[in-house]
Amino acid sequence: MSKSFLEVDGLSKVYPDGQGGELTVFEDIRFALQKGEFVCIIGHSGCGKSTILNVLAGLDEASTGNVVMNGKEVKGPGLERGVVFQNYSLLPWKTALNNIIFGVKARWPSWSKEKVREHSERYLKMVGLDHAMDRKPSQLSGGMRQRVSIARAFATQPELLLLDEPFGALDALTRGVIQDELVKIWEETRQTVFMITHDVDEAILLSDRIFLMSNGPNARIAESVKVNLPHPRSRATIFQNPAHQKIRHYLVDFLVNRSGSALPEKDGSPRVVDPSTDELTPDPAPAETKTETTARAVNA
Ligand SMILES: Nc1ncnc2c1ncn2[C@@H]1O[C@H](COP(=O)(O)OP(=O)(O)OP(=O)(O)O)[C@@H](O)[C@H]1O
Repeated sequence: MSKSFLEVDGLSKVYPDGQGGELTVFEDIRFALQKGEFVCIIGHSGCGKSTILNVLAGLDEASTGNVVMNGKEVKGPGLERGVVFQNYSLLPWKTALNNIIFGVKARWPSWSKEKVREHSERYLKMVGLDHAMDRKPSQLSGGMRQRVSIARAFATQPELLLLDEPFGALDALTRGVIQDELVKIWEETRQTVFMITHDVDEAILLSDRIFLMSNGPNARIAESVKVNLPHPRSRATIFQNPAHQKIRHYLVDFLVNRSGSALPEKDGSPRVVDPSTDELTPDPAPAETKTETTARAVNA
């Protein structure tokens, strides 16, 4: 019997191809998440990452397969799963604090007014926005709005947090600041997070494991890469750990050279890799130049 918190078994998504045939975007997606893990998923555009996340959220249906969380099949959206998208979805007529209060009240209707406010303020403070609690979304920058969205998602303490490229629309400096906030809030809460990103450095900073998807159509989650770096992590120092460079190199090499052909294990589960300890074949120098170029493209 399974003991994992979340079990994803044999997911596929098939669309009509517009010419009377079918297009299988991804197939036989299998993985498990343990409680408290932070897992990022990376893959080239169009391989189906957002679709998989939407199926986990209960906002989309897979063509085959199922998702089981805490022993119960996911069949639609629920408060036990929280989602943050790239384009923050705050209520424009409510202040930053009231946006969080709104979510907290819905989650715990029996809580007193004082308890709801105190809890909501605590989370707004965690993302460094206590000074802006009375401002409406239109009076906040894009980065501040996304911090409110993240604070609201964590404040409602869903059992699973689903983040779909939450920093995708932000400039690099703001993105760095919010990555730091996310590290801090996750260290305090240790909630289970499944996050899509295109940024390998962001994935290494945040994750316990990184899922690597092969290219579509018929995309698979080919590998599960361990991020063997101690917590708490800091953006300013993480690269000093020799394991960091090995992991980064491994991810970029996958995206540049192997994502077209990589396959999971025979049973469909992702191949487990630990670049910090595994013997990896060193790339020749020209490939190094190529992978560094792509790392920038991936991070862009
Ligand atoms: N309604 C639809 N009909 C046909 N194809 C669709 C439909 N919706 C999505 N697709 C296709 O499904 C594929 C997966 O889309 P999805 O957005 O999940 O990919 P993604 O990996 O998240 O991409 P990106 O990284 O660019 O956000 C894409 O090739 C897309 O064109």
